Amino acid sequence: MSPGISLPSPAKLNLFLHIVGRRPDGYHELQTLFQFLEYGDELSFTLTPDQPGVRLASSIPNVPDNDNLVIRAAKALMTLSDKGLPGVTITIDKRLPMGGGLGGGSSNAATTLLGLNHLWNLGLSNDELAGIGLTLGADVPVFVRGHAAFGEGVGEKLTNANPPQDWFVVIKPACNLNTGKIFSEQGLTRNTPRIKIAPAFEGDASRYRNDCEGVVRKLYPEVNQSLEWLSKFGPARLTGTGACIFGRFPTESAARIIWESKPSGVTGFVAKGVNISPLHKKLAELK
Ligand SMILES: C[C@@](CO)(OP(=O)(O)O)[C@H](O)COP(=O)(O)OP(=O)(O)OC[C@H]1O[C@@H](n2ccc(N)nc2=O)[C@H](O)[C@@H]1O
Ligand SMILES: Nc1ncnc2c1ncn2[C@@H]1O[C@H](COP(=O)(O)OP(=O)(O)O)[C@@H](O)[C@H]1O
Repeated sequence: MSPGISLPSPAKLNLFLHIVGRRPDGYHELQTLFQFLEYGDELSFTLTPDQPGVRLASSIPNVPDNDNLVIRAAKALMTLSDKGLPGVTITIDKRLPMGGGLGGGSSNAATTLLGLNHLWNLGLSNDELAGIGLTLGADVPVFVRGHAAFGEGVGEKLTNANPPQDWFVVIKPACNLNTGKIFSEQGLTRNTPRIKIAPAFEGDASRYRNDCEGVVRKLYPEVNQSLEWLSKFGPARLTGTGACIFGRFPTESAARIIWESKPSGVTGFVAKGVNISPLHKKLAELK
């Protein structure tokens, strides 16, 4: 039996997302609060000393293996090392909807960076891995660092945060959104005043909003309908550029009661928000 490990690849929520400006290259400058969910994909890594290179046990729908962030992350690590590294087969058990604003692809990339750093004994620091991660996507560094955080810049300047670890009902409206399209919409709010960091949001993320919500609600009636339904029970909001939305509840039972009352055909899940990533909890157990 070849050595291997199985690691969680959790979802993130943007508890709020403000667009505060634009960089000369057109990218939007954000202020956002990231928290992890105790819910996500699972990646398994099996070393294959007799078979060099990195590969997926099976492809994921509509993503060519060479574009898969798992393969891109593994190859980025491999090219950094001058040691003859053993090959690896990676299995992705996908539970997170893709392109839903839950950061599944970015999280998969981060789990791969940390998992292979461990298995291949590369000894890279989380700072170094976050730097590699940023070349793969703006959301990768927060997953690499593994602590809930206030994100600035395009989301890569991170300050640890400790928002309340509430329970969430997450709903995936039946539509697919493209991040690039939302950021190119004319009607997008791009000038939210910058907030003064740390204490401003402690304990009260509900004072803030998601600046993409207005355009997304207009373009996607499914998101609008879901938000109308969920907000009957408390504050509900879009995560990232959507399409997923979430409502927060103080207890699991409160969240489950609402989840059970959802209209037929609605998909999603209930999960706890956590400030330390389940990935980092698992890696700490392995050490
Ligand atoms: C908005 C956020 C918030 O967490 O999450 P998601 O909704 O994707 O989960 C992220 O910042 C998403 O960052 P990232 O995952 O790197 O974005 P990409 O899909 O690569 O971006 C697609 C396109 O959107 C535009 N874009 C993206 C990010 C940004 N801060 N400003 C932009 O203008 C760019 O034109 C870019 O080419
Ligand atoms: N391992 C992966 N898991 C999910 N998506 C991936 C992966 N690798 C590449 N992608 C691409 O990244 C896109 C964004 O995926 P994801 O991170 O799940 O969504 P979002 O950024 O909206 O939260 C997907 O639509 C897909 O084309």
